[in-house]
Amino acid sequence: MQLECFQKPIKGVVEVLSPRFGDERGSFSRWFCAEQLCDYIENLSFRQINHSENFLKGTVRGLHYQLGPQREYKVVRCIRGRVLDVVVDLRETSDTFLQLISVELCAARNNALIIPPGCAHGFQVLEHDSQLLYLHTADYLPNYEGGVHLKDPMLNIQWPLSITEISVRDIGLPELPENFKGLSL
Ligand SMILES: Cc1cn([C@H]2C[C@H](O)[C@@H](COP(=O)(O)OP(=O)(O)O[C@H]3O[C@H](C)C(=O)[C@H](O)[C@H]3O)O2)c(=O)[nH]c1=O
Repeated sequence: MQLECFQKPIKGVVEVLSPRFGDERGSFSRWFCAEQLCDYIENLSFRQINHSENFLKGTVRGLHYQLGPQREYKVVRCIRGRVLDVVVDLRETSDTFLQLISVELCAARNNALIIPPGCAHGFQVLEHDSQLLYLHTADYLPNYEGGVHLKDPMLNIQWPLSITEISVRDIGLPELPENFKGLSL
């Protein structure tokens, strides 16, 4: 039961496809395998698992990241519905600094995304009642959390739908300064 891993254009961002084995009862699939994914996640150990429930199509969450000692790998999986996941490379030394990718995560495709430290993450909900599961390699510490405004002109993220729900906090996130040099990891 091999996971299929696809390195995306931003170094360290990997799409993981889990084959689904179906029969009359339903299906079985593996969502994570340390042996297969340890090459993509340094010092592989998860500290927290989170669940994101999203009622309304068009909802946007993010873009968030954790800093310094709390920088983390995230494995993000859509376990119900469909979302457009967006990852922005904020790493100062990265060849893809300030580049972004968007990947459709959906329960039907049984795919997930590995997001490395130094990348900001956000998503837009494409179907009502979509849910995400997150695996985190660091504890959540609000004092070490950073964020980028979802409409930062420097990033020009093309959100596919008009935004229906967004938190006050996310609306208040800053745009990147013009002379932003990136995060040092
Ligand atoms: C992230 C997080 C939040 N919380 C508390 C803090 C708030 O009281 C409440 C909701 O938090 P927030 O509005 O930050 O949740 P999201 O906007 O979904 O944040 C997430 O969405 C973006 C797209 C991500 O990539 C991160 O996983 C995460 O930042 O849960 C916790 O207790 N632990 C946590 O790990």
